[in-house]
Amino acid sequence: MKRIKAATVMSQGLVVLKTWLGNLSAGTGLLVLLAGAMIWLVLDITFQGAMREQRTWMMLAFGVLLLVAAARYVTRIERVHAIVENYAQRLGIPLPAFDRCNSIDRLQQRLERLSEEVIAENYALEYQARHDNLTNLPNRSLFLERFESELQSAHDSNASVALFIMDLDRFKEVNDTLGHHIGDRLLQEVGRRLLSVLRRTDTVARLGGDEFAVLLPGADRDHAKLICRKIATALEQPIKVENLRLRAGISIGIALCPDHGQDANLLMRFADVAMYEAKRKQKGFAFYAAGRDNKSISRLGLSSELKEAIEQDQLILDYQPMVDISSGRIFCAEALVRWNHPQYGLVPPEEFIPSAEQTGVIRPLTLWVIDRALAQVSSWSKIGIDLSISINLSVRSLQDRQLPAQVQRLVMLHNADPSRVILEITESAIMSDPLTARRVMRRLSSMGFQLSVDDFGTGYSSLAYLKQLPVDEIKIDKSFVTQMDRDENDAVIVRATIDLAHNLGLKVVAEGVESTDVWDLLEMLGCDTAQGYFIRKPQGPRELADWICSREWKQERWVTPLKLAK
Ligand SMILES: Nc1nc2c(ncn2[C@@H]2O[C@H](COP(=O)(O)O[C@H]3[C@@H](O)[C@H](n4cnc5c(=O)[nH]c(N)nc54)O[C@@H]3COP(=O)(O)O)[C@@H](O)[C@H]2O)c(=O)[nH]1
Repeated sequence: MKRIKAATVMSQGLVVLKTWLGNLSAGTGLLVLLAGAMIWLVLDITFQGAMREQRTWMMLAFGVLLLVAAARYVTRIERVHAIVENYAQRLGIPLPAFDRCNSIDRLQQRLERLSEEVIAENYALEYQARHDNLTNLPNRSLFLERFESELQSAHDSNASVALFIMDLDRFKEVNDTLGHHIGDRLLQEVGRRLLSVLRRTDTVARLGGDEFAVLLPGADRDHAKLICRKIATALEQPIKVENLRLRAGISIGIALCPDHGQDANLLMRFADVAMYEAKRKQKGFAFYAAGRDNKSISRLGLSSELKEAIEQDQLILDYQPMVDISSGRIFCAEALVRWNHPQYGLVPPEEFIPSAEQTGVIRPLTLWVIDRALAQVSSWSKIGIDLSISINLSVRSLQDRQLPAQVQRLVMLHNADPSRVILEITESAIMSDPLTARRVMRRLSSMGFQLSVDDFGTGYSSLAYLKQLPVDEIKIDKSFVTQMDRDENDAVIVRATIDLAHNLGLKVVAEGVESTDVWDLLEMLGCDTAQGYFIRKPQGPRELADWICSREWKQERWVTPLKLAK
């Protein structure tokens, strides 16, 4: 009787075991059975033939052991399936359906698919972050990486490297008169032609806007000249875009390693200086010459001092008011940094911001500006002046993923309202690395900051693209605004930009308002905000406060001819 009972239990156990084993692939099932047989044999030897003598409790213990092991094994596999499924779902990756009878093979297939998709996605993201999406050429960060590595190899092997910084001649005119889509096609074709004259070991990159760079490992002065001629020949043929035949003139600045230096940032700067020389003299190309570069040399000297300057409080902020056009109310001030240099006097931002960006000092500089500007808003508020504040963020800031948290900390420190802080980001900064810019902008926006696209019209983005970003307003570049009362093209551009921006729900700021006529035009076109010398030049915080309190703006300026006519 006992034996029958035991046999029944055993057979039931085996049925369960079979079901579990059926869930495993044939190979794994065989492995489990083999392992079971081994254990059975070991037990039999240990207990001197007890297993063969069919002692029921031994058989039962063995069966239960085997069942528990198989069950735990299958449960674990299913758990891994669930984790993989969950992960894939979050990434939006479709997986082959779960198959209970083939769970191990299916798990392997699913993991393979998942890792292929993740690798592909990572590759695409990395590619996007390191390439220019218009021309598909390497972008500034990839170019700098390659440049630094080439400089290292050149240093180790005593070889030379040539660097070109190039800028298209009169590209802005093409963009402004024929439209950005024509400008884009022109840039794409220039990129293709540059590639066609270079070796596989050379690199051509688009640094932003109409600026390209070329890296020629092993090239000396003569080889660099040869490539300049090849580039000129390649661009001689007109570029056909739609029905147009366009000529793309290019100015090339050249810096050589080791002749001019061995530091990547220095050489970039030198090539830039040489490029301006080539453009100024309409020479096509120019090598860097230290003698011609007194001003930039002093700047280079300055850039190494900048970090100390921040620590020693040599930087100051000026503030320029921004006015709501429909009410005439001064509601905001833009913080603009200057360097009060002990030797050179007041140095304008354009003299040190670019090198601060290149050397990374822009990071502490930006945080310093935000800190001081927020402190100033709080001081003004204590004397009854209630202003929002507008602060410039640089290209580098937009690539700095720690920035949102650092800005948040400063906002809390000064008890500021983020919705009254406008962060200005230039159009070209957004377009130089759209992916990272988008991430940082989304975080800043979700923290409640207002985001404004600065210098709008000078980059190559479209309003439709910008609308996909959490942008609140655009700031039309002063080059379109200042003369819009005299230049019909400018007026057309400003009008179209205001209309389009409003249709997309964006506010519009016009900077560079220098006259009553421009103010009137802007008011007529329904522009929201004005900033410019007509209202007030940038000035120190105390002067601005005195001016606001004197109500001079309301009394003297606000009564414009248009208002009187109403
Ligand atoms: N990343 C940071 N960039 C900064 C910071 N502070 C300034 N800047 C950038 O430097 C550029 C030059 O600034 P600045 O010399 O201060 O010139 C500003 C105004 O003075 C000038 N402006 C204003 N109104 C007029 C006008 O009617 N006519 C005229 N010719 N110029 C005028 O424009 C500059 C402000 O420009 P914007 O920022 O585009 O509003 C400038 O690009 C600054 O962005 C900083 O802290 N960080």
